[in-house]
Amino acid sequence: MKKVSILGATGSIGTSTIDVLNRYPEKFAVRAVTAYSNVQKLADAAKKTNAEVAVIGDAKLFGELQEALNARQLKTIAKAGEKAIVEEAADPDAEIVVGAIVGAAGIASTFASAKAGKRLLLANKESVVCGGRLLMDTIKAHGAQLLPVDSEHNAVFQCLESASEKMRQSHRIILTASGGPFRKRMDLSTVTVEEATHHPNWSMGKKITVDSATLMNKGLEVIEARWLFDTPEDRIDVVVHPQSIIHSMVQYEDGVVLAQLGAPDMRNTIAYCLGYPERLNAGVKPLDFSSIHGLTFEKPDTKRFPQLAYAYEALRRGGCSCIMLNAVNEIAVENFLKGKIRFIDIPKICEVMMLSASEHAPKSLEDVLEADKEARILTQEYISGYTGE
Ligand SMILES: NC(=O)C1=CN([C@@H]2O[C@H](COP(=O)(O)OP(=O)(O)OC[C@H]3O[C@@H](n4cnc5c(N)ncnc54)[C@H](OP(=O)(O)O)[C@@H]3O)[C@@H](O)[C@H]2O)C=CC1
Ligand SMILES: CC(=O)[C@@H](O)[C@H](O)COP(=O)(O)O
Ligand SMILES: [Mn+2]
Repeated sequence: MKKVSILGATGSIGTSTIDVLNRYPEKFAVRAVTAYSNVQKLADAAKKTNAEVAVIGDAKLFGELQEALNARQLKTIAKAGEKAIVEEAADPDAEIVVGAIVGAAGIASTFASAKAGKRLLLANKESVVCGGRLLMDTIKAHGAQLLPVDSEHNAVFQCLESASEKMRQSHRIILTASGGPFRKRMDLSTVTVEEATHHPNWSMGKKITVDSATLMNKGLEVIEARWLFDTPEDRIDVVVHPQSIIHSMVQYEDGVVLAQLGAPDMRNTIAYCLGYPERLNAGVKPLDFSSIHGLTFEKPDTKRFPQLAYAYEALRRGGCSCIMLNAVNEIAVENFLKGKIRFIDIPKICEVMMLSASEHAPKSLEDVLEADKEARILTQEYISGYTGE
């Protein structure tokens, strides 16, 4: 029996993880479930998983969480505060940690799991984008194991599995992108929050869905791939594949391409990571090729969606550029979701703000967190005086 902790248990990935775990009660038990503010959903997650511990990130909600657990007659121990989440990420009782917090809020817990030598099933791409080489070194130094949950990186991981060290040195990564809801829309100036939060193929949280619509998600994934697979950015390509059936590909020296295909349902990816190296059935309907009427491919349009180009640029610039771009994007998306800026302002703000990143690469987790914090303050100040011109 393996013990699992789910950080971000109330979100889209968290919910899918619980769904998969509940298919295998004989293989897995749950140590902890965490959330930030959604107390009722967290208590429901504790009930569904029979978790030993439930942690709410917002410390003010401790009493409410305790009540919600009592109301469900659970023995689950209530904890609260961001520090408690980080402690659970490293708790010796959990063998597997699922990192499904959204945004840079997941950085500290990802590092904590890495330092504790966990098997880390990581969906939180922002912690790879910001932690970069430092995170990969930390994982190595502490004997942790990172299994990528992000569908593209999981696909690449599977395509690289049988590759020798030599083959790995010459591979190219081809990340597929759906192109988002505005792939064919020429005028982006009137995009609404409602439109930007509906992905054509995947059901996901709001932040990543907006990122898919701007192609920032693909940009973050290029950075993520750079570090996860130790592949320089000039060997990472992006191709638009609107059907989201090929999850990504690897091309070897002889030109041959391996691809991983599946239904666009994250339960497959999560099950792969939970069972690794065994394969677990997530209960997702397998692909029916006779009902697929074509797999198509296009070049990404970086004129309409420049965020993808900014990600490559941030990698080339180095220093704290990726941390900066990630933080600026998070603040811009937050403001867009609140109706304070337009969809087309998101890349405009990123373009300006990413230039103020420090050229010194972070040397510690504290440096990463400090750079992220500063970037947020600067961006919020910039947006406060922003007129859109
Ligand atoms: N959804 C998907 O299919 C995919 C997601 N990913 C990545 O996985 C991560 C999670 O995405 P997704 O599940 O869609 O996101 P959701 O918005 O659905 O869920 C986010 C989770 O994080 C918690 N959370 C939010 N803010 C904080 C905070 N400050 N401290 C602690 N916990 C916090 C939320 O708690 P609460 O509910 O209380 O707010 C919730 O449990 C992201 O990094 C995303 O890019 C990658 C590939 C696919
Ligand atoms: C499911 C997943 O991994 C998402 O990152 C998804 O790939 C988003 O789709 P886009 O290709 O539109 O960014
Ligand atoms: Mn993805």
